[in-house]
Amino acid sequence: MTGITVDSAVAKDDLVIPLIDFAPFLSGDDASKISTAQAVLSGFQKSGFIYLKNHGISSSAVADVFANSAKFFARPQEQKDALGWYSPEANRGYTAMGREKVTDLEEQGDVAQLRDAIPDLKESIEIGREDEPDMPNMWPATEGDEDAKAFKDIMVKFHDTCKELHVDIMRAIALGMGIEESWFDGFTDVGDNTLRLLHYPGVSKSVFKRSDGQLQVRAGEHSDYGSITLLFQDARGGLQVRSPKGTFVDATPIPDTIVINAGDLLARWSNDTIKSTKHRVVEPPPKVDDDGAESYPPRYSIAYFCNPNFERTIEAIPGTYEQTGKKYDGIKSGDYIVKRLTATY
Ligand SMILES: O=C(O)CCC(=O)C(=O)O
Ligand SMILES: [Fe+2]
Repeated sequence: MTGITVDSAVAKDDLVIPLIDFAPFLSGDDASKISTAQAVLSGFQKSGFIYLKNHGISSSAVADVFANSAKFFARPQEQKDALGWYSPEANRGYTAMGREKVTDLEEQGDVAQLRDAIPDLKESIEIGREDEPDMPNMWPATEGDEDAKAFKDIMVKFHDTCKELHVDIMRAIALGMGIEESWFDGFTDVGDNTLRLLHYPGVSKSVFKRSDGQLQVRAGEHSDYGSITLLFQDARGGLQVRSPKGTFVDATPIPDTIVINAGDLLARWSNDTIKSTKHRVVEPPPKVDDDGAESYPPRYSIAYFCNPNFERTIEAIPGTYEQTGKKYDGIKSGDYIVKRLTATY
C-alpha cells in the first residue's frame, strides 16, 4: 500500500467518517488508485458513510441543480400537486409535506400511524431515468415556460452525471475488495436510480417544540434502500448520522464534497461487510431575527439514490461469504426496492 493519508470529516462517539480525495482514483497511478479504492471500501465497512472531494462533478453543475430546485419548489402548490408521485414502481413525481414518513418500520400500518403522529417537514420531487415511457417523469409543463424547460434539461443531465459517479464508486468498491474492477459494471449501466430534490421549508421555532415531547424532525431516522446514495447538502446543516454508541452525530456540510452512504441493498449484497447506517435530518441551529424571534431557515438538499439494475439478482459478492456462509437469499433488485418504497408511502 502507498500511504495516502485520509482525513476525517466526522469523528465523534466512535463514528469516523473519512474525507476522501477521489482524484487519484479517477486519474492517478495504479498504486494511488488502489489505495483510494481501499479507503472508499473501508469507509463503507466501518461507518457506512464517506465524504468525497474531487469527485469530478463540477460545483457549477451542482449550483445549477440547487438553483433550479429552489425555483421549482417556489411554484404554486396546485402546480406541484398536479405532478404527484403516483406509484412505488415508478417512484417519480412530487410529494407534499407530510405524505411520506421515512422509518425503518416495514409494516404499512405502523408507518401510517407514525406519519399521522409526526409528519416530516419536507417536500420532494423524484426523478427517474427518462427512457421508461410507462413510468414518465412528472415535469412541469414546458410550453411557454422557460424555467420549466431549464428545469427538465438540467435534471435529466444531472441524473446522467450522477449515474457515472455510481459506476465509478462501485468500481472503487470492487477494486478495494480485490475483485475485478468492472465486476459491478453490469449492475450499474442501466441507471435505475432516482434523483430526489428535497426542500425543508423554513419554520418558526415553535414548530420544533412539540407539546407531546416527541422530537420533531425534518426527516425521520432511516437507512436508505439501494446500493449507495450521493447526497449534496447546502450550507444549512441538520444531517445527523447514528454512531455505534447510538447517539446522533452532526454530518456537517463541507463545501464541494458529496456525502455518500451505503444503502440496505449494498449491505445485504456485501453479506453485511458493508454498513447501511441510520441517519436523519433535524433542525439546524436557529437564526435569531431582529425582534428576537427564533426561526429555522429553509434547507435544500439533493439526494441521488443509486440502485443495482432492477432486473438483476443480488447475491453475496465473491469474497464476502466464503468464510461465513451467505446470510441472505438472492433477491431481484427491483423487487427489493419496490417493496421498501411500498411500505414508506
Ligand atoms: O436531506 C438530507 O440531507 C438527507 C435526506 C435523506 O437522508 C434521504 O432523503 O434519504
Ligand atoms: Fe437517507
